[in-house]
Amino acid sequence: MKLSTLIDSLVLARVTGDAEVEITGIETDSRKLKPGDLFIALRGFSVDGHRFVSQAVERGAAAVMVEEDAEVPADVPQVCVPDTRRAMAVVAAVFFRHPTRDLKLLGVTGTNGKTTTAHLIRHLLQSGGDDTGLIGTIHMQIGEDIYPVKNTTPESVDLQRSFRKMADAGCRYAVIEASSHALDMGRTWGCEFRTAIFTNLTQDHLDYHETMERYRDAKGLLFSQLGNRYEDSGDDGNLAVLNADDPVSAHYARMTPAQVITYGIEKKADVRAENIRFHPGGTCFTLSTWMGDVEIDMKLMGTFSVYNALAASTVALAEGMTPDAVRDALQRMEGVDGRFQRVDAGQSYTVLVDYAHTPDSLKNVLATIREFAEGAVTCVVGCGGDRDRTKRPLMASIAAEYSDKVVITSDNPRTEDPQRIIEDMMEGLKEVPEEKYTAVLDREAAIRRAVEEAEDRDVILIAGKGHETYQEVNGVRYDFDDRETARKAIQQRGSRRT
Ligand SMILES: CC(=O)N[C@H]1[C@@H](OP(=O)(O)OP(=O)(O)OC[C@H]2O[C@@H](n3ccc(=O)[nH]c3=O)[C@H](O)[C@@H]2O)O[C@H](CO)[C@@H](O)[C@@H]1O[C@H](C)C(=O)N[C@@H](C)C(=O)N[C@H](CCC(=O)O)C(=O)O
Ligand SMILES: Nc1ncnc2c1ncn2[C@@H]1O[C@H](COP(=O)(O)OP(=O)(O)OP(=O)(O)O)[C@@H](O)[C@H]1O
Ligand SMILES: N[C@H](CCC[C@H](N)C(=O)O)C(=O)O
Ligand SMILES: [Mg+2]
Repeated sequence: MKLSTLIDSLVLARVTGDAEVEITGIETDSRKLKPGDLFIALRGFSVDGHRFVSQAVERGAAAVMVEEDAEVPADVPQVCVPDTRRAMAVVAAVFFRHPTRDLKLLGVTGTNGKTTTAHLIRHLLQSGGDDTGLIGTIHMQIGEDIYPVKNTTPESVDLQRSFRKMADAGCRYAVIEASSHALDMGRTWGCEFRTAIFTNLTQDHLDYHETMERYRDAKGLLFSQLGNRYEDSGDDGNLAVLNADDPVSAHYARMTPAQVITYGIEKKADVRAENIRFHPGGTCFTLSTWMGDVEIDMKLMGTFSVYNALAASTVALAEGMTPDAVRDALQRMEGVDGRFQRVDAGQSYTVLVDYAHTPDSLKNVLATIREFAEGAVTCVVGCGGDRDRTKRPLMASIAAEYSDKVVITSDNPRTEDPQRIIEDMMEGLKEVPEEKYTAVLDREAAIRRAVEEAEDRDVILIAGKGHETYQEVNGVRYDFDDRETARKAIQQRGSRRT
């Protein structure tokens, strides 16, 4: 595509050099640049991409896009724009031929439950016969093909590239997680969402957003960015799917130009779960919808899972699935990698790995475990480095409140001193009797400790890492998998005692 076509709609773009040059790709990382690419310089959190313009040119950039004039050879065209991030979202959408107009794009936001809800939505829509691409924390998926992701919500260029691939592969839908970081940084600019889904808002990421209001408003961008099309306009209708039981939903309802549809358990809502009953193998409830009621018996556990199931069901119903079809698909859902995942090596106690890494998710998961635990509950938990410090004592205190024993440990210390993170967590245990908790810095040793001390019918929750297969220390990701580590510990304990 010609550079002039790419930047046609950028009113303030100032071009130096030949705007008719052919652009064969878009790249923001000079290290990955291929000859023919347009290099876009982004001001990052650690470095300014403008520093790498000359490296990009050396590697064969066909043109560069910058916020301030850079020194480039006369034969390399330069486009100067006020904001390269905004411009990038526009050129990415143009370059990939507006793929979100060829797909129905669904975005899920909220503090907890985005991944689970996105996977549930995909599962329901696929069951209804519609191919659905997915991008989120665990991976990107198109058909049966799985691709790794660096961020839960990638940069706009990567998003548009992926959406084009999905559209070309015949996907009718794409469902993505929209993280608050991504919304705040404009990674989703240029994406035309059909539906936005809200799970809930509780504390997380205050290192980045600083206040809960700013965090709330970052998530709100997904709803304000929705279109205001309605089905009766002969076009695809826009929909905001909101959690009636979360007070923040009223705020989002005011912010969105789209039609609002609600789900919930406690308050009045368009889609509700009634008569919820838990059993050791899952959860039963009546799914009450505007198209009638159906009885559900799903394998997912806990009230929080009912919320995720409601959010996903609401989307599927709005897309035309019948309540019966939603029921059949929900009942077949096995669960999501690393979420409430059992590690079973034939032991007489239960070991669960879960991705709870916020105060609210930890509370929900432990409360769910309490519903069925016959013996004592042990929680192995740590908090991430270079992330919200204020959640550390809260998570420790919740772990102590809802468990019988707590093993505080490390979870991706990143560039922080892991001992200091543990000390921050310990602040939340000042009122807790000392015999109830212990700190074991090394995560493998912490898991081993919990396994060694378990008695018949006890439950061990290993929280925070879920599907992750690494422990990140000082920029290096070492292989580490809670599930494998727990399995090994269970087997070692078993072999010592036989
Ligand atoms: C704080 C943050 O979001 N950082 C993101 C950001 O990195 P950065 O700003 O530090 O980038 P940088 O290193 O300063 O580089 C600036 C620019 O120079 C370029 N560069 C850099 C070096 C070089 O040699 N050549 C070059 O061209 C880079 O490609 C980049 O375009 O841009 C990168 C590329 O897109 C992201 O991968 C990175 O996410 C990091 C890994 C991250 O951890 N982000 C977290 C906070 C995050 O976004 N999390 C949310 C999920 C949260 C949740 O759901 O709970 C997410 O959506 O993933
Ligand atoms: N609706 C919910 N409400 C509260 N907690 C939840 C909910 N759904 C899941 N959880 C808990 O939160 C953890 C993370 O769930 P999930 O991965 O679906 O959330 P997420 O929003 O995608 O997280 P992230 O922001 O890290 O991507 C789960 O392992 C579970 O402990
Ligand atoms: N998306 C979350 C994941 C946290 C997972 C936990 N294991 C940690 O490292 O804190 C974040 O980047 O804050
Ligand atoms: Mg996620």
